[in-house]
Amino acid sequence: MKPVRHPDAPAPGQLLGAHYGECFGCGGLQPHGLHLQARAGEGVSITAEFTVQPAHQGAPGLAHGGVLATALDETLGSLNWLLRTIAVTGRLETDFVRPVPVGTTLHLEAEVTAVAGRKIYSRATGRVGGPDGPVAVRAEALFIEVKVDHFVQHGREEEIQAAMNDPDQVRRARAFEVNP
Ligand SMILES: CCCCCCCCCC(=O)SCCNC(=O)CCNC(=O)[C@H](O)C(C)(C)COP(=O)(O)OP(=O)(O)OC[C@H]1O[C@@H](n2cnc3c(N)ncnc32)[C@H](O)[C@@H]1OP(=O)(O)O
Repeated sequence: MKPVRHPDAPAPGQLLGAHYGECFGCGGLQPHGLHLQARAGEGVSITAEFTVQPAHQGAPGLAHGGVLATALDETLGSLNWLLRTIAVTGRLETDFVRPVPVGTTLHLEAEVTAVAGRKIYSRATGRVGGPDGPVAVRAEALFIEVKVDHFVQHGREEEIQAAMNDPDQVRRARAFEVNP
């Protein structure tokens, strides 16, 4: 089925902010995290930016492939904001098209291509040198819709308790819950 933008989705151009402060992809509390910043796009799409730091190296002066996959995963995950669905990555297929040096800003865009029951199909690209620059990475993903229980059940007690005691975190989770 064609994806449908939720009526309460953030407006195009709106910065989304971190879904969790400790998230390695987008959180502000992770010193070596990606600090990826995502923005709502038109339809069910997202744009995001991430600048490769020295802590993200694999080979000398080059981004680690796993870090680039993280940037793609995080951008694709941000599409949840537009569907207002809680979903986790089930499958992530990545093409590394060109090496990405430290200091480079990766310009990412992602869109949902189809939704079938709990399955959300999406794809993303990351470009260098600007939003219209050459493609450096590409991904196709399958996210699976889950309930908040997924995190409560599987997350470490310490962090789950801390999240539950944080009113902002609880508010964010509630906004996404379709059938609480
Ligand atoms: C606003 C919020 C922003 C959030 C940003 C987050 C960005 C980061 C996102 C992540 O990195 S999430 C963390 C990484 N992912 C995980 O930890 C997920 C671990 N895996 C699981 O917990 C379970 O495998 C999962 C919830 C994904 C699926 O288990 P379920 O038991 O709920 O589902 P089930 O196995 O019944 O599968 C449901 C459907 O999905 C299909 N499916 C599940 N996993 C699949 C897979 N890997 N490949 C292909 N198909 C898959 C499955 O075949 C089936 O299709 P059908 O409905 O057609 O039968």
